[in-house]
Amino acid sequence: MRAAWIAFVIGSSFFLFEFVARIEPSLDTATIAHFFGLTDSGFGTLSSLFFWIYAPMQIVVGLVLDRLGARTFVIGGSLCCAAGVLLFAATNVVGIAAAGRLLTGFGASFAFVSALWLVNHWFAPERFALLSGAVNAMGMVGAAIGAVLLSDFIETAGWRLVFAATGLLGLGIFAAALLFLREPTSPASDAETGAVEHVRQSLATVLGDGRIWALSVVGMLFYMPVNVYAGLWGTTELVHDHHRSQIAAETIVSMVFWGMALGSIAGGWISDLLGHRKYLVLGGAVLTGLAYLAVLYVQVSAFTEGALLLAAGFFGGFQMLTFAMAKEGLANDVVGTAVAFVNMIGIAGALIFQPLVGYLADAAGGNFALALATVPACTGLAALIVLFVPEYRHPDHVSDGSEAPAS
Ligand SMILES: N[C@@H](Cc1c[nH]cn1)C(=O)NCC(=O)O
Repeated sequence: MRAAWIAFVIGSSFFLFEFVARIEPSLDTATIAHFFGLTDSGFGTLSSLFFWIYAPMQIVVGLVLDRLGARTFVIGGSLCCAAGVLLFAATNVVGIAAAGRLLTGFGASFAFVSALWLVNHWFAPERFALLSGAVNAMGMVGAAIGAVLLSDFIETAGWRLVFAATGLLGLGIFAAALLFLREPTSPASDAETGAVEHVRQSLATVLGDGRIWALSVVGMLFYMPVNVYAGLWGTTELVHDHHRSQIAAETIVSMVFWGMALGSIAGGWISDLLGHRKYLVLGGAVLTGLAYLAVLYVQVSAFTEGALLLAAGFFGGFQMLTFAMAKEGLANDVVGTAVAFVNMIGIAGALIFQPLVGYLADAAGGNFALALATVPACTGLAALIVLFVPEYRHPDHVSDGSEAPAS
């Protein structure tokens, strides 16, 4: 069990680190853009290079984990991620900074799926929802703390020093993985097919399963408010329509991340306790939508807005159960591919919905409240779709009462 918990701590710390690395450039945009001589849009492109590689890599990550195990990729991924951050901090040449950002995104792409893969193969099935929720909570805490604590550090020490310190922390995770991470027993250790056949079979199994597609869309619609409201337009709407100051609006919106950290753990815990997922996803999506409806369209105090967004984040945390539902429908040898696919579709949703809501707001003459009606609409649709997804457990995910031994 010690090795299992060490794997959990290393995997989730890697996710926390990569989440901080991904948002770090947004903490001092003007200074960094000026430093590299970039316009706003040039800076946006530089920062977004992270996602250009992160999103398509997801499917590759899932396939290699299922085939080769996680240890090599947690070690290599954390090293690349840390090296990318350090490169970004060390250079004043924009091309090298871009390479650093790509390297960060490449390394980071291994974090979330590896952490869930390790939880799946190290722990008993009835712990998956709770522990995968805890992994997600680490990322959310990273986002919440990164925004507040690192902004303060950057103000006093400057962004390059703070980036360098973050990169060194990443090297610490790399060293911990190198020294302490052990591989769990998994179908990866006794794979018999050739590499090409493995890729073909895994993709055919995952992409040929309608249930996986449905759950990926549910996850995308349920995750949409995090990217669209909390990650981009929420602050603007609160400032424009509710007349909050910028700092007050940012603080109110950050409640979503704290709520998600709590909700993904609580949702997972309740789900594992009940041995049930589907109606928790459905109820969570409905309550998330109701909380956003209230915050968007009911005039309340700033405190109540914060409380409503905490609730929206809390019930939004239940979206993590879509990963449990997805991977439990398939055999253990494609868990990485299934989780990675659901994650990739969820992230792709951000790429679609963030500009779409901006476009709708423009089309509505700057009416963000109207454009953000897409938020409760998406969670409502997620609730509707999951209603038709059968709850099914493959025999590989029915516990025999033991945790996985190390190979
Ligand atoms: N919670 C996931 C995103 C998601 C996708 N579908 C449902 N939720 C998440 O935070 N993933 C981490 C990442 O950035 O990869």
